[in-house]
Amino acid sequence: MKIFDLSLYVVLDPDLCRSVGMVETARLAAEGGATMIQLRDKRADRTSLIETGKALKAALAGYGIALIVNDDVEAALEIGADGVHVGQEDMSAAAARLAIGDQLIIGLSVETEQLAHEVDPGIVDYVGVGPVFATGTKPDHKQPIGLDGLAHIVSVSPVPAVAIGGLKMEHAASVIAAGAAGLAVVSAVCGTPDPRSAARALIQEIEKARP
Ligand SMILES: Cc1ncc(COP(=O)(O)OP(=O)(O)O)c(N)n1
Ligand SMILES: Cc1nc(C(=O)O)sc1CCOP(=O)(O)O
Ligand SMILES: [Mg+2]
Repeated sequence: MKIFDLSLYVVLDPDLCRSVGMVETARLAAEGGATMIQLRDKRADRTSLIETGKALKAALAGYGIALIVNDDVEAALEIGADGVHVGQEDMSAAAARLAIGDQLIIGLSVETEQLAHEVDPGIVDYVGVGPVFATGTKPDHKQPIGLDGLAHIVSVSPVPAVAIGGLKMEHAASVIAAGAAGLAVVSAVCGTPDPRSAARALIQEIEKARP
């Protein structure tokens, strides 16, 4: 069954997680209150992605949070992940849905209102909207949309939206006020010396920001 909570969506990055590794970072983030984890390793081949994904799945068992794999539908299936996240330049959401069936979660990146209008809620479960702010974590990111852009895109999306790109604790209130269901972060958790405390502080701010 598709159960997921976008409140604090931690996207893993092998470089930023290098001190304790992606698996331990994810476990600490889950302990701190992360509600969703994405395995995103743009350089890994499928074999090592699957190996890391299986280790992540084992480490996160018992936390009850969804594990999503970035870009690679076949790896997501092999890992037994809860879903896959695709962007506009990846496999289409429709093709991903055909490949993974109707039980797994599909997230889709949308950067404009037009793209949000085109989202089929029969195929896509959530959208990732960004970058809200410029970020060094994804050097090839699109033009930042800012909080106003986020609010416009969220308002036309037929599915829940998670904001991404340059988000820190101080943005939690404005991102939630813009209508997003949560924050997706990389460096605000993975790039810190204490991912558990970082996740805890973020989720507290997010929950405080909710009406
Ligand atoms: C939650 C979330 N939102 C957006 C993205 C970006 O996906 P994409 O545009 O395909 O870029 P890459 O991450 O593949 O470089 C994401 N991964 N997660
Ligand atoms: C993976 C990713 N996708 C983005 C998008 O705009 O689609 S921005 C991004 C990286 C976000 O990293 P940080 O939280 O460190 O800024
Ligand atoms: Mg992608």
